Amino acid sequence: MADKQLSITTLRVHYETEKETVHAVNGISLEMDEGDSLGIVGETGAGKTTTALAILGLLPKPTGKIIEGSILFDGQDLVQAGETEMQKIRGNKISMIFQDPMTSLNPIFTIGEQIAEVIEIHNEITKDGAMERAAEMLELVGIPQARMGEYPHQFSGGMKQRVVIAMALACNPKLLLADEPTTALDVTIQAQVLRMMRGLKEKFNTSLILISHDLGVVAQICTKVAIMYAGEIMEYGNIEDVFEKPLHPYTEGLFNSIPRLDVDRDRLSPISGLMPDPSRLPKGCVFHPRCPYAEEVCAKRVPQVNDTENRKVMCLMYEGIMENKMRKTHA
Ligand SMILES: Nc1ncnc2c1ncn2[C@@H]1O[C@H](COP(=O)(O)OP(=O)(O)OP(=O)(O)O)[C@@H](O)[C@H]1O
Ligand code: NI
Repeated sequence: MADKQLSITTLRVHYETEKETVHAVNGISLEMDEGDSLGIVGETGAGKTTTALAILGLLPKPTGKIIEGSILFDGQDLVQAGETEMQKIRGNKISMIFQDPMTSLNPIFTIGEQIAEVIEIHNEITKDGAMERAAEMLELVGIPQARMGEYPHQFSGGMKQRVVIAMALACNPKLLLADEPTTALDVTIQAQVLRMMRGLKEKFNTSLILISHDLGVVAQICTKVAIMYAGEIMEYGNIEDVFEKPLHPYTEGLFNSIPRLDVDRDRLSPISGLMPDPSRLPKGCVFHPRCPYAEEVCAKRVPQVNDTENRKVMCLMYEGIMENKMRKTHA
């Protein structure tokens, strides 16, 4: 069997501030093959961005620390790689798109210059060659190359995000990390940008990790999904399977919180309570204080990752030790 392109094993990330230790990512494991597309979904504070920053070696220093685990990318452990090594990987083999395009765009350079610069850093190429490639990339994201000489402020939000996508894909990375890339855009533009990203991802066979609060967004572009809660992956599987039948009570809660036209308003039941403070995580299963199925054992025992029904689920219900084995089925 071929080695995985990306293989994360028991990754643990803390932020050590003066006040406290924030347990942002608590022992997650993930694997991806070339060309895979994985969505990471969860509420705010779940540790999604931290996971992406850890992969890229961009955790804020000195607070953000990888406490345990490995991140193998094409066989190389990124946790052990030095900064010089990571600079070669970033933007070249792995690139990232952030929610706000202005974090990636510089207001004082033309967009043509900015795309060309990314290309020049990572390739032996002439300035003209880089500009030519930048123009091609712009056309690919649906912006006429005649606009190469314009500045970021001359573009709408959706157009700016397209420029950022062109930059991220300019060096033909093997893996693209996209952190809420369309959240700032209105729904119609969001769908257009997602469609375009999916097309380019397929064209270049780029692997993708898409981070979002929104299961619907992830479903438009990803084939696999990891549901994250309090720094752990609660459920992982094929996106159709998870939609068809969520197995983890948290996933079920996430689905119930999506308004559906075909369901009565009073059946809408968002998960009550809040995500725990990651500097004071509950004992046992981290979700137990909010879980409608929780029993005494859930406050004491940490669930394993259970392989069941083509899924990985972190819940004691699937370890046969809860009395409440007969769960209510999801509508
Ligand atoms: N630089 C930092 N210093 C201290 N704590 C941090 C820092 N960055 C993030 N955190 C904390 O780490 C936890 C995980 O944050 P992270 O940004 O990874 O979550 P997220 O799932 O991406 O959330 P969101 O959906 O809001 O972007 C949160 O409790 C957050 O407050
Ligand atoms: Ni985030």
